[in-house]
Amino acid sequence: MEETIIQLLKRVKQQRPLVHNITNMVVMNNTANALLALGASPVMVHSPSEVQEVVDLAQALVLNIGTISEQTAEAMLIAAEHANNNGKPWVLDPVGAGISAFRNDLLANLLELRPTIIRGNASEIMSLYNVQQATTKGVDSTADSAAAVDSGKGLQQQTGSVICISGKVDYILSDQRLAEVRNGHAMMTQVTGLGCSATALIGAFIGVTGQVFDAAVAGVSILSLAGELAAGRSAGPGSLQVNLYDELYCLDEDTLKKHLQITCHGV
Ligand SMILES: Nc1ncnc2c1ncn2[C@@H]1O[C@H](COP(=O)(O)OP(=O)(O)OP(=O)(O)O)[C@@H](O)[C@H]1O
Ligand SMILES: Cc1ncsc1CCO
Ligand SMILES: [Mg+2]
Repeated sequence: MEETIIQLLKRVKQQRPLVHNITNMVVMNNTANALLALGASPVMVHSPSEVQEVVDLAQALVLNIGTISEQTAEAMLIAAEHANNNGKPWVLDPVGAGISAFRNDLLANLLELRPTIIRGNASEIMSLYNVQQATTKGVDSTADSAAAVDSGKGLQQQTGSVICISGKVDYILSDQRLAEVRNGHAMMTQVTGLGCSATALIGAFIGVTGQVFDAAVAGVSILSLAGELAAGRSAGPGSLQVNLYDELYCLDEDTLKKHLQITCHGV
């Protein structure tokens, strides 16, 4: 898997895929910067009147419902349907799943459109699969990622999507494989939007390969590793956020070989 990720990172830097993000107001800037630091090209376009044309231009679409409004919800449904009709991959970040009926209704509609990949924290994945089990508080998880693996498997079967569950260990599930990523650092939970940044990076990787599972593992593991390396030289969350971009920018083959901690097996 490490070798695949090295090749995919090279491809992102060479091809600079355009990633169309309809995302939340909190992370708009940091996810654009994370994509640029990786070598991809972000564009944030939210108007229902514009999204179809931009989906046509982009190699991948990322939908993040963190600060959803009626208008962005409409834009997301138009964009996802257009992506499906035109064979474009799209990634869903179900931020705050379970916190309101409006959000849950939108998520139900988006799930029916079958995202290529879904990435959320443990509470969000549990809520998406089975509202009763959810321990939703807001946008931060109240559950350990391991506790959401069964919900992730159920969600995978229901949607056909590749599912990523973030936390101390990141899990990536397809119908055939399960990857566990042990990179990361607890300080990352004290910077907003690093999960959202993982989702955006997945958008870059799915923009350069048809191998959905590989793209998901690449996005998750690269963000987790960059965060881990940044945390190692940061006094706190402020410098972690800034150092993360430098780490993403500097990631090379040797660093990936030395530090990636991924185990991958069949299911
Ligand atoms: N306890 C932890 N120990 C080590 N790394 C962690 C831990 N929790 C999260 N991480 C790292 O942070 C990344 C983002 O995970 P997190 O679960 O915080 O996302 P999130 O809740 O969706 O974030 P946001 O909504 O703010 O974008 C993970 O992929 C992992 O690398
Ligand atoms: C804090 C917050 N509130 C809505 S979206 C968001 C960013 C993390 O997902
Ligand atoms: Mg999140």
